[in-house]
Formats: sequence, C-alpha cells, structure tokens
Amino acid sequence: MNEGEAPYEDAGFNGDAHLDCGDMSRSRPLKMLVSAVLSDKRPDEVPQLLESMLGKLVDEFENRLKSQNELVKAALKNGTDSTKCFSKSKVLVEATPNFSERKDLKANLQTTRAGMEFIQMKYSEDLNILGRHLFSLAHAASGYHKVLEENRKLYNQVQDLKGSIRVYCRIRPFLPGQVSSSTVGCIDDGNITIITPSKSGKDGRKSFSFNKVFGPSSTQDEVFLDTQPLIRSVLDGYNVCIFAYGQTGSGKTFTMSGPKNMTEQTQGVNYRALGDLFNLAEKRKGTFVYDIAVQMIEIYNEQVRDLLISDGLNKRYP
Ligand SMILES: Nc1ncnc2c1ncn2[C@@H]1O[C@H](COP(=O)(O)OP(=O)(O)OP(=O)(O)O)[C@@H](O)[C@H]1O
Repeated sequence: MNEGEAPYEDAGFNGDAHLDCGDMSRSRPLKMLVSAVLSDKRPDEVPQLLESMLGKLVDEFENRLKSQNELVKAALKNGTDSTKCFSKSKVLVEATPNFSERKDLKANLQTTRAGMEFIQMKYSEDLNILGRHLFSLAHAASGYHKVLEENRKLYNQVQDLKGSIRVYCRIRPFLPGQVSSSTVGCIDDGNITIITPSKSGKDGRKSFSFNKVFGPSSTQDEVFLDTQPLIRSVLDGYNVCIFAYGQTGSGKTFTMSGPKNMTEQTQGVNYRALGDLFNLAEKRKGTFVYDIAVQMIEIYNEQVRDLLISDGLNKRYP
C-alpha cells in the first residue's frame, strides 16, 4: 500500500459483509433499497436510520397483520351466522335451492381462513428475515464506522511519529550561466555537506541535517510524495501548514507552484495537494461531506493583502 493511501480507503463498505441469510435473491432488492437510502448519509447517521427503518417496517407489518385478522374474523362471523340461521329453519332451507351455495360458502370461508393463516405465517417469517437483514446491516454499518475511526487514528499517529514538524531541503540545479562559489559535497538522505573551495579547514566544509534532502535532480513529484500523507491529514480535521523558506531565486515558487510554463509534470506542491484533496473528497463522498474554502493572502513588508479580491483598493487587510 502506498504510504500516502489512507488505509481506511480499503475498508470498503460491502452491505452484505455480515448477512448470514442464504436467500440472496430476496436480499438483493433490499440491499439496493438500503444502499439508495444510505448513499447520502453520514456514517454516524446510519445505525439510527436503520433502526428507525426497522421500527417503521415492524409497525407496517403489524398493522397489516391486524387488519387481515380482522377481515378473517369478520368473514368467519358472517359464515357462522348464516349457518345458525340455516339450522333454525332447516326444513325450509333444505327445501330451497340455496342450500348447496351456502355449503360452498362455508367451505370457501374455511379455505380463506387457512389461506389467511398461511399468509400470516409467511408475513411473520418475512418479517423475521427482514429484521435479521436490517440488524446485520446496522451492525455492519457501525462496525465499518469503528474501523474507519481506528484507521484514521493510526494513520495520523504514524504522521505524528514521523514528526509533526518536518524540515526538508531542496537543492535547485545551477541555472544556465550561473557560477557558484560553493558546491554540494554529498547528500546522504537527511544530511548535506556544502563545500566552499575558497575557504580552508572546517569553514570550507559544513554539514546540515534535515528530515530529508532532495538533490538537484529530484522531481516535483518526489518532493510532493513526501508531504502528501501530511496533507491528507487535513481531511481528518488536522491543521497542516507547508511553507517554503529561502533566499531570492532559491526555488520557493518553483517548488510550491511550478515554473512559468507549467505542465502536469512540473506542477508544484500547491496544485498537487489541492488535486489530491479534491480526489480524496470525491472518493469519500458517500461517507464524509467536506466543505472546502480557499483564501490567498500575501504578507509583504508587514502588510497583509488579500490576493483574491479583484478590487485593488480593498486588497489590504485593516
Ligand atoms: N528545482 C528546480 N529545477 C529547475 N529550475 C529551478 C528549480 N528551482 C528553481 N528553478 C528556477 O530557478 C529560478 C528561481 O526560482 P524561483 O522563482 O522559484 O525562486 P524563488 O525562491 O521563488 O525566488 P523569489 O524569492 O525571488 O520569488 C526560476 O527560473 C526557476 O524556474
């Protein structure tokens, strides 16, 4: 796994992860329905939502069962009354041609009753299955949320262990026609030695330590990859600040934004960081909703200026 890739991206939510009921054809429309309902919900809303859905379903089934029971009772009552009348005036009724119809009616009522009892039984079976599905889903949803939380903590702990303040050094190559009095002696991961030929002894050879040193041939991508995991912590609510420091012409703008004629390869940290954050936010949109705002200011000669205001007069902060 890429260091920068948040591990919790892999903990993808699969709605049937904990379903133990074998009848998949029955659960498919249910899963689609549940996914559709849950797609725009935040993880912390999911268990509560499922619980309320389940509650509504139980109420609905109970109401239906109740009304069917009442129907059956009413139908049976009518049938019994007819039978009583029939016995009181037996001779008369036997003489009428409606006798066989009443018999049929009684038989029909009994069949209907048996049918209703069967439907009632099926309903309670379905209700049980549905209940199990919904509880499994609620359980899976809350488990998924816990895993996400855990992974997020671990991810940010790793960032902390790597150091919450990191200092990188980047050597820019000599520009065409540039002559320098000092040269880079050696670069050893986090250490750099600068040699100044005009000086002798200790003064001619100085070593500096950083979290990492990027040599003159390092690419924009290599520089960005080292800061990427830190940048991603922003999406977990951490504050991250990256700034470039150095003398004029040392390559701050090049590293942070890119050269004048920029291509995708030469984009600097700013563009790459924003691209990465937008991509991640898009990937996680089913789980998290992020509000993104941007502000651009310049601090120059102790004056703070808003660079996104087009009206030049109001650029300056009070
Ligand atoms: N890593 C690099 N590879 C190639 N060219 C570079 C690199 N870093 C800087 N340069 C070039 O060096 C020149 C100066 O760089 P840049 O403008 O980024 O410096 P700066 O520190 O922002 O300067 P200033 O403080 O004056 O704004 C530019 O022409 C830039 O394209």
